[in-house]
Amino acid sequence: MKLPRFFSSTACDMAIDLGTVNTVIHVRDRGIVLNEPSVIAIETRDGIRKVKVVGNEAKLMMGKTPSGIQAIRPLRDGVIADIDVAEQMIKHFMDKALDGHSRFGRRHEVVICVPTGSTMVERRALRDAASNAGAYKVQLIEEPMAAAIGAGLPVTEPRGAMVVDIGGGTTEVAVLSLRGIAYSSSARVGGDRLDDAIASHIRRTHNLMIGEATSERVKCELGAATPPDGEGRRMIVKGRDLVNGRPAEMTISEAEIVDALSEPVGQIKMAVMTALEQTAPELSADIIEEGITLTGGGALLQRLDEALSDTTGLPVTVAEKPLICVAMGAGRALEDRAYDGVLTVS
Ligand SMILES: Nc1ncnc2c1ncn2[C@@H]1O[C@H](COP(=O)(O)OP(=O)(O)OP(=O)(O)O)[C@@H](O)[C@H]1O
Repeated sequence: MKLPRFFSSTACDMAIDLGTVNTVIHVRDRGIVLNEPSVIAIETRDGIRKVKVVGNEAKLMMGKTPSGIQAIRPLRDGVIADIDVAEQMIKHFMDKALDGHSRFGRRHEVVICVPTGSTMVERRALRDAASNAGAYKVQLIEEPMAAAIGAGLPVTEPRGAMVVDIGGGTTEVAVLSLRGIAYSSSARVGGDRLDDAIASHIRRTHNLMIGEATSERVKCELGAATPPDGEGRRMIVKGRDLVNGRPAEMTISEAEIVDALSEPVGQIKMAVMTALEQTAPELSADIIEEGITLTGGGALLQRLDEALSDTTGLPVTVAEKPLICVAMGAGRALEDRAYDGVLTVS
């Protein structure tokens, strides 16, 4: 007799991409069910800390919280900076992702994506956080492997494929072949660095102090990896005048922002060049044919693919859904036996 779906022992298994900036969750048979900022707002009253809101609502509070409430990003540079808070955030997101689908208290299996450069201690912290949040079995997958599977690269074949995953905190560069990672490196440069570069440029050149959310908006609207023709697009930014302390606004141009981003963009190029230099010749030969695939939100920076193609002399493609690629790949690795062997417990 075929059991109804809610009796199936696997239907709530989930893959979590706990990112520095966004958390994305894929649930077996349901696909991507959650994609929210990795932000949690904590209220402290009479010395007792309580979660107020998490995700989208918490992000709206960033930089605007009254005293007694803190909007926190528990991950920095791709690793957990505040374990207690991260655990509460994971628990909240896991509950939300299940959203009544976990009937009769059934236990679920979880796979978590980890940056290749993370230490054993950091990996244990992530596993413990998921176990404490209710997972009965926790496995890990290296982020670039998940990104490559999500981007549809041939990771199970004896063919080298290069993936560059540019997240909020880190840029992971990896060459994959035969279900394994032949080369990987993790550079602590990503979207957050680009935001910082924009904020410090505007502070230095225009004496205008802007918040994190504003600099991210400027990056998404005007940011690019190569200069435009002339001044390019323009937008108004608002913040606090550092000279007179008053609210102020000014117009900035794409050309100016491209200039401000040149250093972190240069670091991303450098990470890719170093990877190419250290890749075994047979795999390099494959990469000449396959090219480089970009994933992660940073891949959406305008003309980054062109800039990397100019630097490396190779074809560069942005994955179809760069922001959810890692979670999709991790989910596929959990579901599809073709990827047996890419999940680990440590
Ligand atoms: N259109 C865009 N242009 C440039 N950057 C963008 C764009 N859209 C999103 N981003 C950036 O992508 C980053 C988030 O990407 P992603 O969700 O892949 O990172 P993450 O998984 O949270 O980080 P990590 O993998 O480092 O832990 C943010 O810095 C965000 O500002």
